[in-house]
Amino acid sequence: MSATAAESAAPRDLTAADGGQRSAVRSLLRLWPYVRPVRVRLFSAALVAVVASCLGLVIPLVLKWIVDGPVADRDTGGVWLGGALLLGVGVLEAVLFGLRRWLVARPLAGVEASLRGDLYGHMQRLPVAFHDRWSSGQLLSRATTDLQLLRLFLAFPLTFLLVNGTTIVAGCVIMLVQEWTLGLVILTPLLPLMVLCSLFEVRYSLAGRRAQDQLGDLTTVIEEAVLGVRIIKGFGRHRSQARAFRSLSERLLGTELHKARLLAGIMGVIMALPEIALGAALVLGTLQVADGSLSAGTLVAFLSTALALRWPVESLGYLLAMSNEAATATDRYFEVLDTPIPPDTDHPAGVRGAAPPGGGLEVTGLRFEGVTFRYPDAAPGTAPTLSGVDLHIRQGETMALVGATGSGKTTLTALVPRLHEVTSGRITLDGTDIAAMSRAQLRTLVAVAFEEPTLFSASVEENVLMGAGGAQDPDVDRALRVAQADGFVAALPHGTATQVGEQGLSLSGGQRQRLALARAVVGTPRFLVLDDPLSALDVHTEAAVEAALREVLAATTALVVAHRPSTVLLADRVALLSGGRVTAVGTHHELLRGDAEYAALMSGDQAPQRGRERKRSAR
Ligand SMILES: Nc1ncnc2c1ncn2[C@@H]1O[C@H](COP(=O)(O)OP(=O)(O)OP(=O)(O)O)[C@@H](O)[C@H]1O
Repeated sequence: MSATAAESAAPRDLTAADGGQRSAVRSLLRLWPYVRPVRVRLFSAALVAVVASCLGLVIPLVLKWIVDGPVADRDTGGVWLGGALLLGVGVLEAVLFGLRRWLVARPLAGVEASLRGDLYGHMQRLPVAFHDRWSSGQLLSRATTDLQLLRLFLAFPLTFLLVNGTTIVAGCVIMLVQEWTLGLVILTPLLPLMVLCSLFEVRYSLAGRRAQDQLGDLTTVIEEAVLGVRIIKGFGRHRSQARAFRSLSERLLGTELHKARLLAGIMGVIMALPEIALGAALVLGTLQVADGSLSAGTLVAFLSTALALRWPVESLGYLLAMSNEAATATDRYFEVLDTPIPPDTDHPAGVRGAAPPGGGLEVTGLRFEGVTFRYPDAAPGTAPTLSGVDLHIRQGETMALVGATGSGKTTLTALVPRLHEVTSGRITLDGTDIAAMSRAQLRTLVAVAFEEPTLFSASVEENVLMGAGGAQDPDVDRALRVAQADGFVAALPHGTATQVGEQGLSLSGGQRQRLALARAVVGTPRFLVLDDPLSALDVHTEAAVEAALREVLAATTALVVAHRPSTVLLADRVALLSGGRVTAVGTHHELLRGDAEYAALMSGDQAPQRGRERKRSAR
């Protein structure tokens, strides 16, 4: 499993490699369209925070006034007044910081929600080929951890880089005005600090990218372990699984420790250099007070200002680190969002949409014409999975598709609802090229049921109705009857309202397949594509489902992948897929008599099949 996660990491490793060259600011600027709607609140909050922070710098000035004025003059009333003034400034500062929080909390949650909404919508529209390449953990970590990092960035580092930057500049001006020689001493570490911070930024952003990608891999392993818990337990693989998890988690730990070391290094420098400069200024200032060239109040005010700048300066390391992580999260987010969505239709209807006139071709029904398909991620030099498939399923006919394991049956059926696009050739429905139809239009015409029936965390009824498409008044009860699912559904605690799927009641494989079948037939589609829909049923249920299916199939044009003679017998004709092409078409009995490969497949003897070898070599 770790290997799976590592392999699927391919799309983003490329970006990780040049992570050092990208500009964090340019990455973060891409968030502007999302921040734009809340910009007024965000800027107001920043302004309030700047005022609050600069108010803190008034405190040393009040102190100077108290020391040089009321304290020197032994004026008790003046000291009380100064104290009250300090309290007032402190309270105002606290109120303003509270106001800042109130201003940003709600809008930023909205920004995170719209970022997540766009990511989810885009992932849903991306083709199956994209999801084949990307591990789910990588997508999950982008939709969760990365987006939280972005919200945190907008709430704190973005504001406080501005606030603390302004405070530091204002503080430095105040110190220079009070005593410029001491001010220059305090500013000495500025240049080395800037150089060190920019070096830190480059190294930290590389480490940050690595850590976020490794977290995605770890998420994939955890997800696979949860989904595959039965297999892990059944085969006693928990130790090897735990080892795979530990190795990935140690890799992440190593990267996090590296990040912590980098941060500790820069924090050490950021804290130590200003402290040394402050110590030097203190000694110099005390000497100046001793020889009378500086008032005690000015020195107190100067040092209080320097101390007030301590937090703004020290926080810079954390703020830079958080901003870097946010820039990496933004890059990872947009890697998904920048993946283009293929156009809904390849070409307008009419250009290639209608079947060529004449030529003696019957236009109705489902027709494959010279269909060749190669998986985008297939190894270079390997033969295409399908090459030059020609097949015509007449209107109202049921065609069984038979072939050895790995011969491309599932691939061929996936081309009809355009889960993958044909590499060349075309598929027509009643004479219209499916590439000229919008996906919405295509999906109202074609319904599918796959070998692995996926149910969603929803009620039985909602799961079945997902197949209704644009059908008027879809009849759930009829669909359940056809799929022979009405009996067990009625026995569920809440009938069709029972929650099933991952967060609902667990159903048996056969029950799931029957619900998937009900989903395929509920919209009474014109074309039905079933990928071995009866594989998990016991003999008795299969016979009952077949009887009901026969009725449905009579009213539609259907392509049914079949492994067993009982399923094949549902069909009017059978097509044999071998070596990526349709090598024989005929009735079950014709092929049984005339085609040795077909006869071997139906007798369960698959040894001579070429397809199996092709599948192995492809892997
Ligand atoms: N996403 C993919 N990327 C690359 N190759 C793939 C992909 N999916 C399937 N293949 C390869 O395409 C070939 C055909 O697979 P397919 O699943 O269509 O066969 P099948 O006839 O349905 O097999 P089975 O009877 O076992 O279900 C196999 O060699 C398989 O390894």
